[in-house]
Amino acid sequence: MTTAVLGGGISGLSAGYYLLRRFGKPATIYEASPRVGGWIRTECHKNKGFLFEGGPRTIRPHGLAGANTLQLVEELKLSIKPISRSHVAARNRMLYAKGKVCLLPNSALGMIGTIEPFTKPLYRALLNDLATKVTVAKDGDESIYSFAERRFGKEIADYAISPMICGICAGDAHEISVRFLMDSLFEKEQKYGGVLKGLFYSRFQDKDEKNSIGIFAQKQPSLYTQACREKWAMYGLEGGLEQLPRALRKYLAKNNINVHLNSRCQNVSFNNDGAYLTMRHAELPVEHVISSLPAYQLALIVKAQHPSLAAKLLDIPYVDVVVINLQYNNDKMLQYSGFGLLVPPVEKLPVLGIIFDSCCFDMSGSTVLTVMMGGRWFSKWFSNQPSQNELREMAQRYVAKILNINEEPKFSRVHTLPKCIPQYTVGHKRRVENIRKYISNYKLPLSICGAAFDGVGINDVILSARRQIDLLPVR
Ligand SMILES: Cc1cc2nc3c(=O)[nH]c(=O)nc-3n(C[C@H](O)[C@H](O)[C@H](O)COP(=O)(O)OP(=O)(O)OC[C@H]3O[C@@H](n4cnc5c(N)ncnc54)[C@H](O)[C@@H]3O)c2cc1C
Ligand SMILES: C=CC1=C(C)c2cc3[nH]c(cc4nc(cc5[nH]c(cc1n2)c(C)c5CCC(=O)O)C(CCC(=O)O)=C4C)c(C)c3C=C
Repeated sequence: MTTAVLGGGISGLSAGYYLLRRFGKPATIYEASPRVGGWIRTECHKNKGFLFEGGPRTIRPHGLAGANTLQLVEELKLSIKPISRSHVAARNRMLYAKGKVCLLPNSALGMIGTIEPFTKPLYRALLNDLATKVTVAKDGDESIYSFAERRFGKEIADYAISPMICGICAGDAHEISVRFLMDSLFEKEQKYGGVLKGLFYSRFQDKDEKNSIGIFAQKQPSLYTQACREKWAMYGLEGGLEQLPRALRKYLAKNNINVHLNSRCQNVSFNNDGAYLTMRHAELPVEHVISSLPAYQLALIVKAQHPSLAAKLLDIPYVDVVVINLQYNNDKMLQYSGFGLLVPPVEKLPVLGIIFDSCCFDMSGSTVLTVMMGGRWFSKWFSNQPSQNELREMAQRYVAKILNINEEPKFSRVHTLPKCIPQYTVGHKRRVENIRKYISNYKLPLSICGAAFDGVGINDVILSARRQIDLLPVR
C-alpha cells in the first residue's frame, strides 16, 4: 500500500516532493483536473514576447518559508526573474482612492508630510499607537481592521490595511483575523502594551531570520544567500510561475511519484489499516492520505464517515475573484510605474486592484495589465452572472477611468476563479487547531496541507506540505 496525495496544486506536488525526499518510496498524486498547478496558471504568448498570469505572479524570498521555496526552485533548476528592492515595482505602491491614483510613501521621510489619500501626516498614527492603552482581545483574536483602527486610527485601517488585505486574500479586513498578517505585531502589542513599544522591547529577540537556517542542515540554499545579498523584494520565473508546478511534476515522474490527472477523489473512508479512496472507476486502498485540497473539497469527501470533521472544514470560507488580463501593443500606455494599484474597499468599487505586469517584468514592447475584481464583494457586484464580454468591458471601463487608457487591448483573457482563496477570518487559528485535534483524536491516517490552513502564499503552502511530511512517523 502506498501514500496518496490528494490535489496536484503546488502544495500537493510539494507534498509529493517531500515524501520522495524523506522516504524515497513511490507515492501517487490524484488531481481532479486535466492539469497540475491549481490556481497557478500561465498563458504564454512566446512569439509575441508576453505572458498572462491567471493567478499568482511573484513569490517573496524572505524568511524561513521564502528560503524553503528558493531551495526547491534551485533543486528544480528553474530560471529566476528577481525584482530587487530598488526596482520601481518594489518601491512604488499605489492606491486608487478619492478619485485619484495616490503613490504611498516608501521611506521614513514620507511619514512627515500629509500624503493623499490621508488627511494627516502618517507619524500621527505612530503617536496614536504610543498614546493608546492596550485592549485585551477576546479569545486572543480580533479583526485586523479593529486592531489597526485601535492602534493607528481609522484612516490607516481604511487606506493602508484594508487594501493590503485585498491584495493578499481579496477579503474584508473587518472579518480577517489580525493573526493572518500581523500575528507577531499583535502578540507584541498584547505583551508590551503597544506596537512600537513591542517592537522596541523585543528587538533583540526576533529569531525568524536566524531560525530560517534551522531546517537547512548546515547550508542555506545558495539562491537564498543570493536573494539576501542582492536584496530581492520578490521574484517571478522565466516562462511564468506555472514553470514551478510543471517542473515539479516532471521531477516527480522521473522518481516514481506519479501524478494521475482527471482523477477526482469522491470519497475517503478510514479504517484500522489505512484508508479507501473512492475514485470514478475504482476503490483504492492506501496507507496514508495527504490532503492538499481546499477545505470545502476535503469536507465533501470525508462527510459520509466524519460529518463533524466536514462541518469544521466548511467553517473556513472562500471567495471568488475575477481576473482579467489585458495586453496592448504599445509599451508606453501607463503614466505610472509600480507593481500596480489597490482599491480600498471604502471606495465601494467592484475592482480590487490592477497589477502592472509589464512594469514588473519585461513584456517585449507590450503593456500588460491584470484587473482583479470581486473577492469578498463578488456576490454584491456579480450576482447577475455577467458574461465574459461584460466582465471584460467592465474591466476596460475601470482601466479607462483609473489609468486613462482608452484603447482596445490587442489580447485579453477573462477568468472567474470560484472559491479560489480561503478567508482566515477571526478565530481561524483555533478552527485549524480543532480540525487537527479531531484528526489526531480519531487517529485518522490523514495529514492536511494547502492554502486552507497555514498561510495562503505559495511559500506558506510549500512549507506547510514539508512540515506535514516531516511529522509522518518512519515505518
Ligand atoms: C488571484 C490569485 C492571486 C494570487 N497571487 C499570489 C501571489 O502573488 N503570490 C503568492 O505567493 N500567492 C498568490 N496566490 C495564492 C496561491 O496561488 C495559492 O494559495 C496556491 O496556489 C494554493 O495552492 P494549493 O496547492 O494549496 O491549492 P490549489 O491551487 O487550489 O490546488 C488544489 C488542487 O486540488 C485539486 N482538487 C480539488 N478537489 C479534488 C479532489 N476531490 N480530488 C483530487 N483533486 C482535487 C484542484 O483541481 C487543484 O488542482 C494567489 C491566489 C490567487 C487566487
Ligand atoms: C498591487 C496590486 C495587487 C493586486 C490587485 C493583488 C491581488 C491579489 N493578490 C492575491 C494574493 C496574494 N498576493 C500576494 C502578494 C502580493 N500581491 C501584491 C499586489 C497585489 N495583489 C504584491 C505587491 C505582492 C507581493 C508581496 C508584497 O511585497 O507585499 C500573495 C503572497 C503574500 C505572501 O505572504 O507571500 C498572495 C497570497 C489575491 C488573491 C488577489 C486578488 C485580488
